[in-house]
Amino acid sequence: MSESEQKLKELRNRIDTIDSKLLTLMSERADCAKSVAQVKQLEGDSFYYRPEREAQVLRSIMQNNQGPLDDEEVARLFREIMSACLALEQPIQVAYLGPEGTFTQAASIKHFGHSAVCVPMATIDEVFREVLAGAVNYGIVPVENSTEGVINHTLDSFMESPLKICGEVELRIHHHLLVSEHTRRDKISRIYSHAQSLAQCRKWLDSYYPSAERVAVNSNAEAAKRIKSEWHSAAIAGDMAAELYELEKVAEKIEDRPDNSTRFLIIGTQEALPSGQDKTSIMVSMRNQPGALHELLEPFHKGNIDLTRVETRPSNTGTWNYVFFIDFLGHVHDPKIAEVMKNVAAKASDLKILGSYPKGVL
Ligand SMILES: O=C(O)C(=O)C[C@]1(C(=O)O)C=C[C@@H](O)C=C1
Repeated sequence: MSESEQKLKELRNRIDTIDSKLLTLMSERADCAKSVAQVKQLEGDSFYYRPEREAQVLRSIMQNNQGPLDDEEVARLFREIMSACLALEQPIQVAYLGPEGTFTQAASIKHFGHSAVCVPMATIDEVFREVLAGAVNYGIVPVENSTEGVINHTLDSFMESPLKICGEVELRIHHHLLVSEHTRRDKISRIYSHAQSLAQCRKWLDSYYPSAERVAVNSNAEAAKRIKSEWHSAAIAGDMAAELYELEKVAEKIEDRPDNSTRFLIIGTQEALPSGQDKTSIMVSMRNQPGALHELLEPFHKGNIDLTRVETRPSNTGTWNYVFFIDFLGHVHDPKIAEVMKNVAAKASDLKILGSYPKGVL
């Protein structure tokens, strides 16, 4: 045996010993999670998933990490360990905006890990409905994109739903131009994608395919599926859809802005407890009078609260009423935030707290 072969053998023996220790520790951790489940069961607590605790675990792992793996990498590994532990306590089901291969599915896996069962739904409304009906434990819906702005349909769904937001997750969105093995690459005359994705790649399309017809479909995954039977069509979609439908990438990362990302919300019937770094989302109705928004935001200014987003939507109750969706840092259990909420409620015609939840970790 050469010297380097001997060295390799020794190193692999060390790795085997470490793996065996890791396995023992992971099994010990899983046993602990099973005991946690028993405690919850005894207390008659039906929520096994604890968003605030998961955020704390991941943050602390990232803080304690000394390398050489980077913080996000170790957090991803622990994300999967916790996902498996939670599945031992209770296998959870998550409804997402499908079909399979959408960015919302990728966001669901990023947030809940691979042990959660992801169930595709055809529309955002259906995601809300399935969660409310108790057919699944949680739902995940897109809410805003850094290039294209807010997803109005999601905001509108909150107007009619009693569901709570119990988490958020942000996903970097990379789009690719995809073709099937039958596509004539030099004859592409039609490009399918979701309207938002077409918009996010507008400049690239103007430069490279100025005369191709752009066809908006329900999802990127549907676009990927469609081109299988059309030799002159291409699709814009992400990695998951490319893999799922076995498509080839003609061009990668064609989004106009390199920092293109989408924020998703986790919805459920559960209220998340404070994690130490939280956000709150509220919906406020105001009569359309001069200075309404200014008046509404004054309590936040006085309380020195950081606003992270303000959106306006026409209300569905009266023609001239407006609904403001406001996100800010802090948890409603914090007395300072509770006081601000009291002051906002005094000014508004209606205030609905959509939820306080841990700030996205990964
Ligand atoms: O701490 C808990 O409540 C647990 O159930 C344990 C655990 C974990 O594996 O750390 C698992 C699932 C929860 O979502 C949060 C944390």
